[in-house]
Amino acid sequence: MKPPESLTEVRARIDALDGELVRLLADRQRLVRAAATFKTDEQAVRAPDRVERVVAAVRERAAAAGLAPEVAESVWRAMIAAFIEYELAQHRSAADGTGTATG
Ligand SMILES: C=C(O[C@@H]1C=C(C(=O)O)C=C[C@H]1O)C(=O)O
Repeated sequence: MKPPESLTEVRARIDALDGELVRLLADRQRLVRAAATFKTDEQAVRAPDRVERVVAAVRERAAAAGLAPEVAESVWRAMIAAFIEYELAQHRSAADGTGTATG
């Protein structure tokens, strides 16, 4: 990565990366939503074993890519917690037939 020459440039580059992250997270959210359709109860939605496997894999990838594993773990745990809430809302909405959950 070419070293930035000012704080303004640092922030412009962070903003550009955030734009890419938002697009990737939108794709991830669509897949999380699809996952919910294959599940029948809240325990399946939460899938704690899968969460631990995802976090372990991300820590390894982070270390290889130069991202601090503890930063990666915190980010992924927060992100997954938010997606679980999103998925639970989809799931409840499908179960009660209201179809009111959005996104
Ligand atoms: C998407 C799933 O549902 C939930 C969300 C996960 C995620 O955001 O990575 C992982 C496990 C589940 O808590 C899944 O079961 O794979």
